[in-house]
Amino acid sequence: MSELTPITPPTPTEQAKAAERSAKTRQLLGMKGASPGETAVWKLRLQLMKPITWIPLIWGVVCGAASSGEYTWTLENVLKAAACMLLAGPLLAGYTQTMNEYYDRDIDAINEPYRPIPSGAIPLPQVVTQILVLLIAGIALAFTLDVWSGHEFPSLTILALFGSFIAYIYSAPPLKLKQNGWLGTYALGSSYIALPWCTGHALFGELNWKIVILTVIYSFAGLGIAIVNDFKSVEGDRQFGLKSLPVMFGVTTAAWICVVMIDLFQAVIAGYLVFIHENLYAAILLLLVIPQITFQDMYFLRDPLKNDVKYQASAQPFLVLGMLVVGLALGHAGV
Ligand SMILES: C/C(=C\COP(=O)(O)OP(=O)(O)O)CCC[C@H](C)CCC[C@H](C)CCCC(C)C
Repeated sequence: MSELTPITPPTPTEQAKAAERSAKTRQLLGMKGASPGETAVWKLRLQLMKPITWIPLIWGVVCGAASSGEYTWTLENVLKAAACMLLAGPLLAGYTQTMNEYYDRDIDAINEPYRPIPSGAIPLPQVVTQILVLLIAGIALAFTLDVWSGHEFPSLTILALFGSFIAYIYSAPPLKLKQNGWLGTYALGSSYIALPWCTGHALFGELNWKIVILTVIYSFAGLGIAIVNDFKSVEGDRQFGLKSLPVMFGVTTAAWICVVMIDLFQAVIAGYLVFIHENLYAAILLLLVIPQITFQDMYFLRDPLKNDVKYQASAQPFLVLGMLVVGLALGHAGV
């Protein structure tokens, strides 16, 4: 029998080192609670692009490829899908986030002074160059994908231009949609569900109005998810006059609006799947909603301010899995 090694608790130095490592990772991914003092330019540029936010867009492309019903595992399709993920994630989400950091630099100087722009680590002209390079590279890649797929109508280029425009009016004055609770939150939710989904679908199949309308409806569940993100900054938003839903309606009512949106619109989509006789997929989607309701009851509704992150981490995987189920169902039904 092997000898049992006693487990020794980490020393304060080890704990401090682990905390520092975690802060550095958070910093690179663009998460809150990062450590200041980064000087490597590529790391600063990556921080501006907030890699953590690329994931839902990349996932949206996967769901769209599934709903096209035409994705097959050939080398060409894998390369096309990878290029489309590069478009949605690093290039266009990167462009969106860098631009958001640029226009939020004053508010970040108070809320997150360690970010690359307010800390003065990266000069403004370099940030503007980064925004333009990402935007131009994104549009060029979308056009390349249109040509590669033999599209007569450049649907990917149009989607990329449209998304880039929405991203601009979301962050930049005079519209600054993010200041408007409903519009800003829906712009965020739909850009993270409908836009990449339609892009993935258009890459492998024929994008049609049914898919556009369904994903736009599904995006109301995304609106709910976007509201969850607003609980972390209620006080700051109130001070700066940002009309997030928790500021407009109060924490409890906003939390209820949020969970009703998330659950109701997934149920609506499940109803549509029943309507097109994809009953098994509808049942799986509804089963995936149950743990989300459980986590809403266990964490989010009890204390939205304290449990927002915990709720997202526990419930989000079920929501995103449900998106793939819907994509597969639509692809199976040939919608
Ligand atoms: C900048 C965004 C979120 C940050 O919002 P906020 O400043 O309120 O939060 P923080 O305080 O935490 O920073 C995202 C905004 C998304 C935008 C409306 C549109 C995105 C467009 C897509 C990137 C386009 C994808 C098109 C493609 C797949 C062809």
